[in-house]
Amino acid sequence: MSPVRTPSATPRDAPPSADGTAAGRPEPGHPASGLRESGHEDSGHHGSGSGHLFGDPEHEAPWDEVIAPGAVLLRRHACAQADVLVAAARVVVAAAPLRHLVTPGGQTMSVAMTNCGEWGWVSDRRGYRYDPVDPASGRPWPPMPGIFLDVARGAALRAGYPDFAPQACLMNLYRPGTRLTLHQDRDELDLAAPIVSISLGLPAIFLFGGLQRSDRARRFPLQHGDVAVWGGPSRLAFHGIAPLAAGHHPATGAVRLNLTFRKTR
Ligand SMILES: O=C(O)CCC(=O)C(=O)O
Ligand SMILES: [Fe+2]
Repeated sequence: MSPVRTPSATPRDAPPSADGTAAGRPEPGHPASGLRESGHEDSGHHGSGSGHLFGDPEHEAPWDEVIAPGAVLLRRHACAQADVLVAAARVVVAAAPLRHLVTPGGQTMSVAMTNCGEWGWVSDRRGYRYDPVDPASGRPWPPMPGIFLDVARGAALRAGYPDFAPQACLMNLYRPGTRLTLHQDRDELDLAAPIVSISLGLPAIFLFGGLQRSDRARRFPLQHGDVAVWGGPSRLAFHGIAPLAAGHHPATGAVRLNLTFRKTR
């Protein structure tokens, strides 16, 4: 497997209670209560982060921002479906819990991950790969919710990639301090298809560089409902997420949820 997707993996990146000793106490009825990995507890309201308007599709019409050839940020594109996406994500997480994967180098990733769809992205001491089976359960990944597929396909079409048919959705949960270091998404066998990436909840800084690791990465704020699509000449662009700032978002609470859609083969 390609060793190029370099996740955030220094011990400093490990989430505060990565030892798994603290018992999570989801607040029943909170929209994000199903989005927490076990062993963590959200720390409540911090008062910073995005304003409450971002959950309301009435307040802002979507717009597009081309950031590189083949790469576009579809601003607020998924706001109208965001609550349904979060609810569907909770169903997936209930069947395939979020977990902190270990890199081939033996470090624990600070992003908590799970998957839905035909294939799921996994990492362990053997390498990075797409697997049709969730190694934690031995069962296939949960099916991709219809709303995931609809929004991902719609975004791809808008970005100039018709007929996007993702077989994998990697779900990333970021807590304050979580980051994803610069990497390329290159474990997919079909690099003709773009990556479609939906941001939900807390805002983040998207790092978007060039085709060389050494290329300077620009910083783009991503907010709830933003969809990033990169393909064509930007398909193998290095990208990442800066350490997440603490905050509170009505849709997800104290976390950011990211959904990336991939055509794996
Ligand atoms: O969280 C994000 O916006 C990016 C996630 C990502 O790059 C990945 O899962 O490969
Ligand atoms: Fe990525």
